[in-house]
Amino acid sequence: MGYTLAVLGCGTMGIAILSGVLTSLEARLSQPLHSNGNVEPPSGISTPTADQFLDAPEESLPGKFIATVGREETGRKLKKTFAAMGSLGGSVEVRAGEGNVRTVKEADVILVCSKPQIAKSILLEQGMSEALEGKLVISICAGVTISQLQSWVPESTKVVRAMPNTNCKIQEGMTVVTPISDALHRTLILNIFTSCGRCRFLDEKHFDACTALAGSGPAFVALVLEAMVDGGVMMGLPRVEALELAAQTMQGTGRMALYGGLHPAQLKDSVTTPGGCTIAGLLTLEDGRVRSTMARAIQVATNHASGLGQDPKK
Ligand SMILES: NC(=O)C1=CN([C@@H]2O[C@H](COP(=O)(O)OP(=O)(O)OC[C@H]3O[C@@H](n4cnc5c(N)ncnc54)[C@H](OP(=O)(O)O)[C@@H]3O)[C@@H](O)[C@H]2O)C=CC1
Ligand SMILES: O=C(O)[C@@H]1CCC=N1
Repeated sequence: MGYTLAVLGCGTMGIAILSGVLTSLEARLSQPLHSNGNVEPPSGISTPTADQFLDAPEESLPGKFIATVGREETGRKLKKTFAAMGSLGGSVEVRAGEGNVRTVKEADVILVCSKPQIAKSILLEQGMSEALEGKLVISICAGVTISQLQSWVPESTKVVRAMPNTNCKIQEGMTVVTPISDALHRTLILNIFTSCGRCRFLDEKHFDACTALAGSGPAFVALVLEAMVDGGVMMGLPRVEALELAAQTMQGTGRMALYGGLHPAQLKDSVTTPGGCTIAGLLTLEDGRVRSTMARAIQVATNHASGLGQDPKK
């Protein structure tokens, strides 16, 4: 039996992270055990991220889950969501309304997944300070700084920021976490977020850019995906097939950049036959300033992220 993981404000992101963790735990449970007590990684998995989770000792993994939400109605829906995830999902305890302090008392690691502007009121709830003594708090709230978080919790509470994305739901997430020196906490954090996909540590000064690029990124990519599908539909492709073609092309290109060791410019050039149709399409994209528009979107979103969770009067 591992430690207790609490998710305060379990909405879209809380569900995505817990889905990743629960799916990895299910997979681990169904693996044959090594004689040293570790599970055997399935063949074909070569990323250190997946190995990290599969080989983790029991005590560095969550064994009990509690999720809190604001409204009773949300709580009822959330229970159904977890129940549909199988036996481990069904074991997640859902609390609505006044459950935050009681939940933190019972937990070892606390994920703060509420909206940025709610985080302060949750962490300053009556009795919360005592409940948080000596615990690890991981905040995924965009724009809420470590120094803000530290000012809301007792000194003995360890605080880190994480910036995951919605793709955690299918274990294809990208999460950035602020550095932490404590080896055990580092392992616990890696186990949570590698179960959801890739995870890396980066200094807090990069967090607004990470929020824009990886946190908001799925929305930007989805916009391009939708536009490509519409183009296919315009040219007579059925929508379902157009979506499959565009999504797989996007996924494959991303994997070529991640695993094929190719620079995006090399990927582009290798597709582009002189005088062919690709260069015709590319020039149209350049006329539409798609590249600078996309880069500027990251710039604007980064600047906007820095203001989230901050007092508007300042
Ligand atoms: N969405 C994304 O793609 C990403 C979001 N983030 C960050 O993650 C955080 C959550 O975003 P997201 O999941 O989209 O938000 P959601 O609105 O989906 O989830 C927030 C949850 O908090 C609950 N809540 C509200 N008040 C309380 C309370 N007092 N106590 C306990 N729970 C409460 C809400 O319940 P109810 O509805 O009943 O009030 C809701 O379930 C944000 O800080 C955001 O910056 C980070 C990376 C990506
Ligand atoms: O839009 C937002 O503010 C959040 C943070 C990153 C993704 N969604």
